[in-house]
Amino acid sequence: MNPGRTRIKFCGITRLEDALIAAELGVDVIGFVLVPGSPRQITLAQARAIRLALPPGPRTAGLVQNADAALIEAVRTELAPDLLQFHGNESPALVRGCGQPYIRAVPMGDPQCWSDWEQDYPDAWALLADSHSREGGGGSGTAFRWSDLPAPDQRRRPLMLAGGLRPETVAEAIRSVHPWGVDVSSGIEAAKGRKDALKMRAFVAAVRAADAQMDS
Ligand SMILES: O=C(O)c1ccccc1NCC(=O)[C@H](O)[C@H](O)COP(=O)(O)O
Repeated sequence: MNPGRTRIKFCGITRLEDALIAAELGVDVIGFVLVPGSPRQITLAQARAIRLALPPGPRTAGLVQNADAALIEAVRTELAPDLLQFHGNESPALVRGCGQPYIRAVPMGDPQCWSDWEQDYPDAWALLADSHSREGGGGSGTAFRWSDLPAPDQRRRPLMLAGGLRPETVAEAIRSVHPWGVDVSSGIEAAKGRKDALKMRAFVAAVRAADAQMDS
């Protein structure tokens, strides 16, 4: 990945047509929500079929919440994503023992978490700051208080900003937070689990415009 630009993750992909547009747009990571009860839940078999149909380019992430070792192993063997994403009460030992690059979601509903979790997950591929509470959740379409995040020079791991981002707000988020990456789900949807092509394009264009402005 190009280190000079904000990485983009589209989460909650359930349809190949949406994944192909994401790939065409140069999105860095495509996330599959494997969480029972989520309106964006996808089965391992469906996610695998999309992964296998993707052109080279985007990484894939399998997102779990409150997973145990058996589920993690099933995701690794049946989906074989590039990344695992942990969104619930998974312990540092479980997460770090999974033997795979991972994204750890940090519940910014409890802002005290950030510094502890940075210490607990020192080998995370990225820490994803989202608006949920310690009890879990995600894809809420709501933002948290960005000022609760540490300044860029205080961050130990790459920060991926999530929570309520939209094509209209992502540029301001990039200017304010200077995240390593941005993650979006609701803000690019036509309906839960179905992405909107125009919103996907507008989101990526807004990120690239913000990047260009920051470089100038
Ligand atoms: O998307 C879900 O339904 C979901 C359910 C349970 C745990 C996590 C979930 N999504 C996590 C994500 O990575 C979302 O992209 C992230 O929360 C941002 O969502 P949004 O605020 O809708 O952009």
